[in-house]
Amino acid sequence: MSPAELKRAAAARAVALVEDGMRLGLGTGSTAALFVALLGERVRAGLTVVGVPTSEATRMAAEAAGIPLTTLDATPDLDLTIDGADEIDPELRLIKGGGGALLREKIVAAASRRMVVIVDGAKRVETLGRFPLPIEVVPFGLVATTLAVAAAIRSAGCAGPLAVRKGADGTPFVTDGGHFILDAGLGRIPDPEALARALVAVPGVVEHGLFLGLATGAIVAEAADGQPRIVTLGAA
Ligand SMILES: O=C(CO)[C@H](O)[C@H](O)COP(=O)(O)O
Repeated sequence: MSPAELKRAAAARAVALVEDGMRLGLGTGSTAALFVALLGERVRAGLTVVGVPTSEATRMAAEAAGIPLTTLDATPDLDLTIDGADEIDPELRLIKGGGGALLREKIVAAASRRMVVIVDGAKRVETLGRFPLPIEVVPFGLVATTLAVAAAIRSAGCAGPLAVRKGADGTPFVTDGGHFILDAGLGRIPDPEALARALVAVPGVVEHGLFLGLATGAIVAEAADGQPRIVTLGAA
């Protein structure tokens, strides 16, 4: 089975969690986009929900799908956020930000009573860190901030290269918030909480892609005999 088929299976299961009247956080990435498209089908069939998108890309996709949207300022308490992830460990700790939307994704997840992660089985790891950790930083003082981030990483017992994320044209990728992203290829993060504490202490770091204590459940689609098999973790 292709990753896309597995992502679609996870997204389809997540759509079934949505109830009439819910205030939803809408994640970013290819898996979340499948969820948004399927949610749009239910909305067109009469479901009443309102969504807060976690990126401009998701806002456009949700509008195209006919999903009514609001903002966190107008609707600061959300019932449920559905989002993808780049990695998930057995304690529902995540690495997110492969799509560059980690800041809004984390704000929206933190404003939600529940966050259910939708992933294909390849995203499950015993220890976070195989996927490069995205760290969102302000452009001002980039070199000084990068050196301080490197020191913070070492202080948390990690090591590995740090690179400014580039777009297709070779210039720095710019987030929806106007920031840059440093991708940290750490291989293994033995103590994600310690690393998170060290990173947020660095001036210039806006946010990082470690989502700790935010996900309340996960829907994992794995391939079994050519069919998707859904495994749920936590409350999902
Ligand atoms: O964190 C994210 C975007 O910032 C995505 O959820 C993450 O990158 C997973 O993406 P995909 O569903 O395309 O594999």
